[in-house]
Amino acid sequence: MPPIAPYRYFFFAAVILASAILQPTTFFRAAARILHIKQHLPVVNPAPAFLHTNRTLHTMAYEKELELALLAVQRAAILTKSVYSSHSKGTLTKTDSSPVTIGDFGAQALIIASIKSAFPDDEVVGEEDADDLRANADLKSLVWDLVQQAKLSDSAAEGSIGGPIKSADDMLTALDGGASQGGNKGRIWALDPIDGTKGFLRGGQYAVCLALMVDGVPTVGVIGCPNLPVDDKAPLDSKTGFDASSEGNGVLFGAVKGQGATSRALTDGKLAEPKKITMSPLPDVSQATFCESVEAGHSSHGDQAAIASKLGITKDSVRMDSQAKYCSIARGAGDLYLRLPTSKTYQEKIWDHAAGVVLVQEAGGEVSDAYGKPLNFGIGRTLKENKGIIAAPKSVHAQVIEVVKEVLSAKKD
Ligand SMILES: Nc1ncnc2c1ncn2[C@@H]1O[C@H](COP(=O)(O)O)[C@@H](O)[C@H]1OP(=O)(O)O
Ligand SMILES: [Mg+2]
Ligand SMILES: [Mg+2]
Ligand SMILES: [Mg+2]
Repeated sequence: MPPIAPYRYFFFAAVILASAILQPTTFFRAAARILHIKQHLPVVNPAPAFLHTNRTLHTMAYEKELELALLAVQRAAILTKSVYSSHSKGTLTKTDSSPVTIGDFGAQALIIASIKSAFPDDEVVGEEDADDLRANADLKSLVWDLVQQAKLSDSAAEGSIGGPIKSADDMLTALDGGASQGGNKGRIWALDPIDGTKGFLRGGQYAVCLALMVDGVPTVGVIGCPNLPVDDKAPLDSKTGFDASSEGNGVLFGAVKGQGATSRALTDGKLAEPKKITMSPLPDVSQATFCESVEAGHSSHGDQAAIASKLGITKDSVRMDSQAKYCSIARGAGDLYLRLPTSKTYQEKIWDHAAGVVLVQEAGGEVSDAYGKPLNFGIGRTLKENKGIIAAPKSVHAQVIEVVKEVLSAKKD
C-alpha cells in the first residue's frame, strides 16, 4: 500500500474535529464503543447554538422524540376534550382518595401506544394503570369507545404515532405500560395523562403532560393545555387562571434541553406553527405575578401569601390547577410558581413536574425545591429527596429561595 500523503492526516483530523463539534453525542458514544469504554456518558448538548439556526446543517437532537410527544399529546387531548365537554366523566376515587376519570385512562393508553410504536424499548412512568378497567367491563368498554374515536384528522400525523390501537386488549396492555419504577439510567418517559383532574372535573385548567428523561434528567417536555388561551400574553384571570371568554383556547407547549421552548395552537390534526416562548424579564420581584394551586391541600396558600408579602408582591395570586402554572410562567403570562408543602409525608410525583421543568428551564427559568435543592428525577416514581417546588426566572430565583427559607424556618420556631 502506498504511504498516506501527510495532508491526508490533516483531512482525517479535520473530519474527526468536525464530527465532535457537530454531533458530539454520537461522536463520543461511537468513540466510547470503539475504545470499549463502558462507563456512563453524559448527555451532551447536540451542537453549538449557532448551528441550530440552520436546520440543513444539523438534525436537532431529540427531534423525533419531540415530534412524537407533541402529536401523541395532541391526539390524547382530542379524547380529554370530548370527556371534558360531556356531563358524565366516569369518575372513580383511587386508593389515595384522588379522582380518576375515563379521560385519564383513555389518554394514558393512547400516549403509551404512541411511545411504544416509535420507541419500543423505552420505559414509561405513567400515573394510571388498567386494574379498574380489568375489573369493570362497562368501564373498559366506555374507555375503548373513546379511544377508538380519538384520531388525528391528518392521516400522516396519525400514522406517525402508530395509528389507532387495534383492540381493547391492546388498550389495556398500553395502559399498563406505565409501570416503570423510574431511575437514573437510560430513557424513561414520565406521563400524566390528565394533570389537575380536580380542575378537569371543576371546569378549570388541566394539562396532558409528557416528558422524556434521559439518565434521570428531564430532556424533552410537552404539555397540552386545552383550556389556556393561545395568545401567550393573554392576561391571567386571578380567579380561574384563564380568560374563559377568549376565543380559540387550547395550547401545545414543547421544549428540548438546550434548544429553547415553544407554544403553538392545539389542533385536531397536524402540528400548528410553533412560536418561541420566554419568561418575562422581571427586574423587580415585587412586580411579580405568582401562580399557585387551586386546591389548598396541594400547596400551602398561607406560606405562599407570606412569601409573596415578604417579597413586596401586592398582586393577587393566580390560582390554577395542573402544570398550566409552569406553562403560564414559561410564556411570561405569570412570573413565579410557588408550591409549598402542606404535609410532611406527601412526595411529589415525577409526572407532575418533569415536563414543566424542561419548559421553564428552556424559557429562562430555574426550578428547585423549597430549599433551593435541585429536583432529583432519577430516584423512582416520586421526588422523595425534595420538598416543595419553586420556579422563577433565573435572575430572581436565589432571592425567592432566601425568603422561602425565612418563612419556613419561622414556622419551625
Ligand atoms: N397533598 C398533596 N400535595 C401536593 N400535591 C398533591 C397532593 N395531593 C395530590 N397532589 C397532586 O397535585 C397535582 C395537582 O396539583 P395542582 O393542585 O397544583 O393542580 C395532582 O397531580 C395531584 O395528584 P393526583 O393526580 O393524585 O390528584
Ligand atoms: Mg398530576
Ligand atoms: Mg393525573
Ligand atoms: Mg391524579
